[in-house]
Amino acid sequence: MTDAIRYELVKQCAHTGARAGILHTPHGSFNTPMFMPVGTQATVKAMSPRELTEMGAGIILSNTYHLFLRPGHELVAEAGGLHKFMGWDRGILTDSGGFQVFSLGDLRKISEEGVAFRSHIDGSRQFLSPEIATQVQNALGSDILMAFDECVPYPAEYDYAKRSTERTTRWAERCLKAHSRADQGLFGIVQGGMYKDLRAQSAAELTSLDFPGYGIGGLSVGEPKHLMYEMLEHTTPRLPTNKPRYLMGVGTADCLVEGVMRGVDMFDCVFPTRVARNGTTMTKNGRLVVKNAEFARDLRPIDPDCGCYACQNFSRAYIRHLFKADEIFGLRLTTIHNLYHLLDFMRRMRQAIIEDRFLAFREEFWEYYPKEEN
Ligand SMILES: CNc1nc2cc3c(=O)[nH]c(N)nc3c(CCc3ccccc3)c2[nH]1
Ligand SMILES: [Zn+2]
Repeated sequence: MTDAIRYELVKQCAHTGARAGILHTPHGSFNTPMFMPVGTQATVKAMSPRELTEMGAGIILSNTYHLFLRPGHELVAEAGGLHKFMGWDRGILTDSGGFQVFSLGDLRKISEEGVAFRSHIDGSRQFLSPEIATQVQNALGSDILMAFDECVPYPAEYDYAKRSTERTTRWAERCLKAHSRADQGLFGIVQGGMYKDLRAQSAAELTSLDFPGYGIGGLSVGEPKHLMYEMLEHTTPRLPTNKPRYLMGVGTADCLVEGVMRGVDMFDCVFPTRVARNGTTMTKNGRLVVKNAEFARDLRPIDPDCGCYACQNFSRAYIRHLFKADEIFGLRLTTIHNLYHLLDFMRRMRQAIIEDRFLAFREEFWEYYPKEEN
């Protein structure tokens, strides 16, 4: 059987690490570089699958940690798997749960075997291991599974980062052994903290295990952006060019451009959907908090240059009114806009790479984008 996941390189930028490609999956082929909306609990908050399809979303993300705790992977399997359960017929990528245990679970205890923790939902004792996380993702039926890893916190001592990264490699081998479905692709996740030698060691060890794709983990965890970019520069060149690279948890438009320039193909971030729900929208000039009083009588769309449903049909005054009146439609419109904005941004960036003008695209981006953006 051909690999479940195959990366096709379409165009390598001659001046930078940027590249345009196609990611072939059992649920369709999708252009890279790509932004993947996050749907942690089997839904991209406030969006219908039809709206996501219309705006051009290809792969969406969901979470082993959340679905394992509720409603349980067995129920999702009984319902025919995650695609059927949530009515999504394009790509799904699930995270392995390791990161969420650390950022959500309580009283975690790590051992070579796995991680014991308390559910953030009901405080019940739970346990995830490489085997369990892989079996859960096999049951969910996602097209791409992530290996069970420890996201090295920031900052971390060298010795801790080294021991944790080496354990993540051992856990990745255990995931490979436990992985039981040929129609799903298992990605390894590169760790190494902010230490170049550990990043190189992690990339080398995981590459030798020949995964169909690689997550770049342990970043976007509070480190300064220049450090994230430095780690990327030290990691992507050590990954196979014929495999996709997925920078986990990133990000905002500035990180997308800088990540693409350093050879990243896939991105995810909860930011666009999360900030939309409190009335913050993303434009090429930075953020626009549409619920602010200054927009009370502003009859222009959020972004006059935007082709999304919200900008084509509604004004800032109307959307602000909806937020002030606590109307659900308001946060749906800002979510539609933010997701469309990033998906369209990636489409335009990909076109620039193909037409050999990525550096000009990046130049123009930084002309408009506020430098002080945190
Ligand atoms: C926001 N920054 C951020 N840094 C991350 C690092 C890691 C990491 O080192 N290992 C794993 N496994 N996941 C990470 C995630 C979660 C990404 C995600 C969220 C939701 C759904 C699906 C996937 C991260 N997110
Ligand atoms: Zn818009």
